[in-house]
Amino acid sequence: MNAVIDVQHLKKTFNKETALQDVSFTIQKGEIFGFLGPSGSGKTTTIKILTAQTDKSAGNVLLFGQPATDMKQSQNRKRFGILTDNSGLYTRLSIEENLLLYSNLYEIPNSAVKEALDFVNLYADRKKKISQLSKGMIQRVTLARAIMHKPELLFLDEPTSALDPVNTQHIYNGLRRLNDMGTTIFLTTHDMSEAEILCDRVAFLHKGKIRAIGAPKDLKKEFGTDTITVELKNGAQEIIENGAQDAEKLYQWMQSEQVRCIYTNEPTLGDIFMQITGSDLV
Ligand SMILES: Nc1ncnc2c1ncn2[C@@H]1O[C@H](COP(=O)(O)OP(=O)(O)OP(=O)(O)O)[C@@H](O)[C@H]1O
Repeated sequence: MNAVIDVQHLKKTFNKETALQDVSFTIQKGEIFGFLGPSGSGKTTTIKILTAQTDKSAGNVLLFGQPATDMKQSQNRKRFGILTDNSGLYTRLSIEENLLLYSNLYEIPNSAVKEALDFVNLYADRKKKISQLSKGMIQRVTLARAIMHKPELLFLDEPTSALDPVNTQHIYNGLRRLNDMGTTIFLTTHDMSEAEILCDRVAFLHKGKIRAIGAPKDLKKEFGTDTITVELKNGAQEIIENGAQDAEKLYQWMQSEQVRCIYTNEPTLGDIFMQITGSDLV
């Protein structure tokens, strides 16, 4: 087994409120794993426990085969990177100065700063002070900092929530490159299309419990209906089974040139989440 993250029966309570009830999942080396859930479902709490920023109430949490609390040790800190909305950047310093400070702290060569700035498409803006940046630019600086030391494991809490489509695409490409080089990625998102584009597997989190887990294509197969919709030239929409029994019907429509278009009725991850939990992802 090559588990980078192994979480078993994790529970977290804050005073009387239960944030995580009985959460179990395993992430293998090289996976991109998406933790999907609406606001308040427990995504950030999970990342905080995994990265030793918050204590668990019960359960077992291992990273690289060691208790998550060991991630506070300096030799382990370099093994992972974190992007959260708490940037911790020095607002009076420039983007570049912030990253140079970080590279010195982590004893990374200064050349890594340029590479990280290119990764987030901010090299041309490197002299700008943090106080002058938009929310999306700050998110990109924080991401640059998270990947600069080339961690084995990357935690991304809503990585593209403040980004425009062009930068979102740029970051997706960069994350895929990192993943191709072996980085395991754990990301949280509300954004179903982001999960479909990036993730090998996803878990649906709802009220502190995992309600489903699997590869997007497998979840679609499990929760979808195997039907197709045929739109005819007279405006009618016919839903038929995607199998031999309805093939004859389709053949007849095609023969008589009645078909305008055909599409599958595959559910989105958002549809599946709604089906399982009865609530929306936002
Ligand atoms: N420090 C804290 N003290 C008390 N309750 C907390 C604390 N942190 C989180 N919670 C509660 O735990 C639950 C899960 O919160 P969490 O921040 O993990 O959700 P989330 O899924 O990350 O939400 P969002 O998408 O809005 O960031 C919420 O009910 C929240 O109010």
